[in-house]
Amino acid sequence: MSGITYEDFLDLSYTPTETDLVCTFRIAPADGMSMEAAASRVASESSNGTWAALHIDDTFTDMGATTFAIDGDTIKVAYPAGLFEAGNMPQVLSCIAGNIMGMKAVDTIRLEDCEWPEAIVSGYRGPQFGSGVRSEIFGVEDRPILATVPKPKVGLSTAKHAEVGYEAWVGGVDLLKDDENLTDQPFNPFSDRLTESLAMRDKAQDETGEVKSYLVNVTAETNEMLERADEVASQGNEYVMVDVVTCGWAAVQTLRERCEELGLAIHAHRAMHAAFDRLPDHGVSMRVLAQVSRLCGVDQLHTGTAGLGKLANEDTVGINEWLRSDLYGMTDVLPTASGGLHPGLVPALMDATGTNMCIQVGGGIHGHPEGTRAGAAAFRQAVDATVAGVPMDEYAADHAELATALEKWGTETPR
Ligand SMILES: O=C(O)[C@@](O)(COP(=O)(O)O)[C@H](O)[C@H](O)COP(=O)(O)O
Ligand SMILES: [Mg+2]
Repeated sequence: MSGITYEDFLDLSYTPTETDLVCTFRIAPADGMSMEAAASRVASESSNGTWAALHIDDTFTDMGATTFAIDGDTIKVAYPAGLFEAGNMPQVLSCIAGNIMGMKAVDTIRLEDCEWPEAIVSGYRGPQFGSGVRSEIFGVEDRPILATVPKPKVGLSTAKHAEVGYEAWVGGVDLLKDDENLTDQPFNPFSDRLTESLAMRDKAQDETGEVKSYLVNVTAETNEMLERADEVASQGNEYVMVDVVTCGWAAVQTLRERCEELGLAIHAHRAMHAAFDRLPDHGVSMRVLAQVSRLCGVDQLHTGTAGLGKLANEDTVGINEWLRSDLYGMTDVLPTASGGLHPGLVPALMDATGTNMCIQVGGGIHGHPEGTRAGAAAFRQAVDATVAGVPMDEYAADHAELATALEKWGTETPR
């Protein structure tokens, strides 16, 4: 009979194997706690250890993690792949972002990054389409796809919602998008909204000759969400939208399975992400939430505006690079920039994020002095000018809608 203690989880000579999941944390040890002691407790409490020395025998399968690097306030922990159930994201997060977030041994702890081995990635479906949605759905190669959320975000009637969608589609956007808190409320019920919006979509497609689609929000109790996805597919739409953080990763994985059968793309809104990633010293970074989203199979994900918009966000460019990076052949994810954007910010945004993007503009379209259709036209014109490499004010000279938007908002970041 032997024992395991906290000290067993610290080995600075350990070299991770190619099947280990490696996590990077930043920690602030509690008063009187050394960095080494705190680091060993992170590995222990997030794998198979606890505070008391434990008795084990040779029937025990040791799936303990190892802190193998300490650099200032940053530690690296290696987890054996066998600790994790294949394809079970909630179980992974219960390890690497579970109890350790509340340990007294540290004042703060932040999960900054994960290096995912093929041994774990292979257990996840990943995205069905990823950035391929641009060409596969819209036949677009050289520009971002453009989306808009009707504003006010909730409270519009179904008829008004669909009409705003029509105006925006005809004005030049590709995607109508529900807001994250619009689901199936009596003033705008899900089924009616879906049917009436798709009718307007068809009308706009006929008039513009362009493919149009709808990011319809199916967020709900999981079984209900599946029924809504079935309805979306039966009515011939290409997408569902889901609030991935508030729904939870188990529900996202379940929805992903259904969307595989239905051939639906998944647009992921990240409402509540800031509860995890806003504080620089504690929580779970947006980079890790983005990694989890890709493994769970979303095709599009909000990743911020590279600091240009109204919302605080971190490392948009770095996160987008990871979402596009090779991951053992897993499909990529199309990043979505959204939040306080308007036509005047498009050149700087595309300079930072490139064209392999989805860009959402809500207030920056519906707040246009001449209304939604003109606002959408101004947005499209800003993107067309940027893709063509034409300065905005030069392009605005013979594009009135853009000129009006620049006059109203300039290139300011709203606060
Ligand atoms: O409700 C809103 O604020 C938005 O619809 C943007 O509206 P506007 O275009 O009118 O600003 C989006 O939900 C946020 O962009 C989400 O944030 P993020 O993309 O950072 O996850
Ligand atoms: Mg919103």
